[in-house]
Amino acid sequence: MTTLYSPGTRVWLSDDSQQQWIPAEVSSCTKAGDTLTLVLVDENGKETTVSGSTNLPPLRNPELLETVDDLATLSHLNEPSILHAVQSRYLQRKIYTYSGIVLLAVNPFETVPLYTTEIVQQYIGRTKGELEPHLFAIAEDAYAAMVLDGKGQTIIVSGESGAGKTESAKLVMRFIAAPKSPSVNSDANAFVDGASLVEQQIQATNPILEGFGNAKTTRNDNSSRFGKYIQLLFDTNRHIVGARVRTYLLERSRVTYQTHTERNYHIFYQLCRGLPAGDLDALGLSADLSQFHYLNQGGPSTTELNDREKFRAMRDALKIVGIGPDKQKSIFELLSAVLHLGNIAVSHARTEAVIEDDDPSMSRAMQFLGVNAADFKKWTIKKQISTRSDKIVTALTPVQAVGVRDSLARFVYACLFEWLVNAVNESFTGKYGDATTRAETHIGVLDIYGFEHFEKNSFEQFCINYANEKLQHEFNTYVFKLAQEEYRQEKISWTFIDFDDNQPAIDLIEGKLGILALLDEESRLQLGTDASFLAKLNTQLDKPANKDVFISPKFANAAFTIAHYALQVTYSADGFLEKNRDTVPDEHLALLTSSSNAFLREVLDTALHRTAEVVETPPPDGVMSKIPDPGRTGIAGRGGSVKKPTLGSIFKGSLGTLMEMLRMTNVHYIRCLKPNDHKRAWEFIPSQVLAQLRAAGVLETIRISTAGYPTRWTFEEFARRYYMLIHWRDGPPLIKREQFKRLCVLVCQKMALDKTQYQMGETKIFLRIGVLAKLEHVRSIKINAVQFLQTNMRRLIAIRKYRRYQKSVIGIQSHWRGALARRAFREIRDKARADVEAAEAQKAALAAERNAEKFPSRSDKSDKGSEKGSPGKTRIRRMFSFGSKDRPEQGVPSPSPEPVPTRRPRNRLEAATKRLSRSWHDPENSPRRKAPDTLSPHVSSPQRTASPSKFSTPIYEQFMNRKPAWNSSTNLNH
Ligand SMILES: Nc1ncnc2c1ncn2[C@@H]1O[C@H](COP(=O)(O)OP(=O)(O)OP(=O)(O)O)[C@@H](O)[C@H]1O
Repeated sequence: MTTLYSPGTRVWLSDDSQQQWIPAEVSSCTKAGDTLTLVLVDENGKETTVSGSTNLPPLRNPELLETVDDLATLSHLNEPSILHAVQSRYLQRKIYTYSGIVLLAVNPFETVPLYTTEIVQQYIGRTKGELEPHLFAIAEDAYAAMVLDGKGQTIIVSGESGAGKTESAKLVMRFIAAPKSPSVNSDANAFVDGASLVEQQIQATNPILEGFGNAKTTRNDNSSRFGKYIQLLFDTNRHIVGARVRTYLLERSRVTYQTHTERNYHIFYQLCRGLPAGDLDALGLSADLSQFHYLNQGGPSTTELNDREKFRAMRDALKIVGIGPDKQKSIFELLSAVLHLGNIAVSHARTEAVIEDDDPSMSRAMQFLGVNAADFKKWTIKKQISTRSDKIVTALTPVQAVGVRDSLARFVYACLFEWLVNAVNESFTGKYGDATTRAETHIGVLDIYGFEHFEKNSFEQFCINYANEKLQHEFNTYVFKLAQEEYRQEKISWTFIDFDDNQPAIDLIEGKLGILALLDEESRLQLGTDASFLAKLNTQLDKPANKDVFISPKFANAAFTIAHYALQVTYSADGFLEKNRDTVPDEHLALLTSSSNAFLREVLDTALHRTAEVVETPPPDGVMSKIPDPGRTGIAGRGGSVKKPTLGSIFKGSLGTLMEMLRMTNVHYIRCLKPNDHKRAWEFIPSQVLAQLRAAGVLETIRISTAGYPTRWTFEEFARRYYMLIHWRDGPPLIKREQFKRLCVLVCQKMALDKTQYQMGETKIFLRIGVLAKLEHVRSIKINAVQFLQTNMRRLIAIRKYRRYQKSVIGIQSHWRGALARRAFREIRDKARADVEAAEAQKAALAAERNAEKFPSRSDKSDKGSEKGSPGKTRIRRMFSFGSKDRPEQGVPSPSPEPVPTRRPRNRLEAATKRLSRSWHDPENSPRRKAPDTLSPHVSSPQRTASPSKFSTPIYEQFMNRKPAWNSSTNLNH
């Protein structure tokens, strides 16, 4: 424990006030008995002291792992680390992250360029993990698995309302149905805009199912109020031959009641706004929605234009699935009947319900339903109770009568929805109606409501959470199965570690004496009420055996609590019985089934009597489909009984069928997450996402994974990353010889890992939770040390190299300057000599002339004397006999055309040149530093002022003032 929290360890500090986690570091750790006292320093330098033996701050992952694309590879699998990884990725516009076999998809709430044809092509043929996490990777994985062994596949898309399930499911189906060749369509948006034939058929179902099954809710303007399973059917060549849709638990209560912020099903608004005035009149409808009780309870609607456009799209879609104008008219009549039913006024005379005979809404509704109004009225305000010997008719209260009226409206609507789903399925059966029998295998996409937990939870939440409980159980089993399969393949010894199985919660709900059974029992009792149901729950279920899953209220409120796998949810028992019974009285059912409206009879027949096996016409050869049917909710439940089953039992049956089917397929999981409630793009509210991660079972799954060996690396991956942890003489040679497994063993030994902390499989090393983080920690210490050494060695080498260069450059500069100065000097000297000689010659000529004038007869003699050396000529020559200051005149050699300079003058010249050169090297006297007028050496330099005064001043100055021939910028010394 102490080593886990050694100074420098990164942890997450809980900030309860902000409901978030803050990154912090351990600055000191002291141990007293079992208790650790940690001093933590957060990002802002604030110190916090935490102590305890358990419940210490969760550990933070090494930076390397913080934004991994698979959460299962995190070394520390705790809530803050998972949340941080998902959040960091989302803020980098990476909306998809793997969590083991699950893909987490965070809703971007804006169009993202992730679904173009190019991206579709990129994912085709690639295995999961090769590219960035994506819906397409999951779809391709499913497709590849289906092609490989022909086994059916299911992709479960779940998440809370508005998280993006429907959008994701649509994209997945488009990917699966998309042409698998890049040449088919090169337009970047073709994947989104264009569609294959099967795609078009599947897409046509969207406006229909969304129109009749979606509604505006507080959480989503286009919320699906039913679960659906769409199967894409493939033949032996793995070509799509058709599709099949199954729906689950349509929220019927919405037909008759909506809160003020929500709406009824879209179709009612579309109908009232989209139909021409004449047709509206014929149906007794109006574009004024406030006239209808079933529409005026709800809140603001979407725009009129939107409803009208959607209505047009829906009529087109109906045509595509084979529902022509006549059938459409019949559908609209049933819909208007539902709206008129809601407007039937129920008054009271004393306590009894009364409906006026001439109620116009009743007349219209019955006209469209093809039912006698008087019969309807009778069985709406009265009920018949059958006893063993007799039948007793009793009057209903207005509230009860309204309940009966509304139940009829809901029943008709639910049957119509069933009929539509059936019609859509018929359109999918291919040209000869044999798609399901031709199909060899399938990929199904289940778009199902996620776990729900509101302030007030009712029967709908109970059913939804029950479904999620079942799905979670399947998921747990699947994850364990997969894990065990891998352990078996890798031949590692593994004892099954027990985990918090949610079977007790499922048993509590669907067991023989479970909540559903008790609810059904109470629903069938004439005098059953919500209170009596709750009392039954408490007496039957509040037992020690159920203490972990069932909690009865401490105070006498009409509620009960179930501890689900995700969290505890308290359900209000109010309305449970009515919603569970949710069916029409027998008398009303009889009226409807004997209706004069042929279409209504067809609708009821489809909804009540059809079973899964007769969804399409069986082929003449009687061959049945090989594709398992995920079940139909039906109105009658399984088996086609006309006996009125309860909603709870229907749902239980269809869930059972669905689970059976899931077990027959490979399952792939997509969990959609909603980052905020305001539908704002790229806004991430951690607490909200954390609640969904919990509800989606992500943390539970991770907990299960952590029970085993969550980290699995191939020997090669592991060896290449951690070879540096063993001696440098061992690591690289083993890598070179590809002895990866041996290297892994050496690493584990060197790190003194306990044998329980790892296992060597056939191809992989399996590590317990936290081991990888430890290895990473040591690796980063080593790398830091190596980097420190490398940095300093590199610096040292660079400095030495620089100094060597500098010395060489200075040497070259000195030599060049010397050479140039010498050359300059020679030029000046030669010129001076030539000048002197010319002057001497001139003088001699002059002297000769003068002598000739003075002594004209001795002209020859004087000429000879001047040739030998006149006194003037000798003086000038002495002037340039450098360094011969005290030399007697007699010793002056006779001038020669190329005078050979004696050694001494040359030394003096070199000395002068060197001095000059030094003056350029000397930064103080550098020509670059001094103003040009101070450069004159004989003025500024003391050496120069002390230079021999006998130098011919003009020549000396000419030499010294001569500018260097090289560019001053070549002076590398500076
Ligand atoms: N991949 C995506 N890209 C862009 N926007 C998206 C994406 N997924 C979802 N959305 C946005 O989120 C909204 C809600 O999505 P969707 O209807 O799929 O949610 P849902 O989970 O099916 O909700 P419900 O359970 O209520 O039906 C969409 O209308 C769309 O605006």
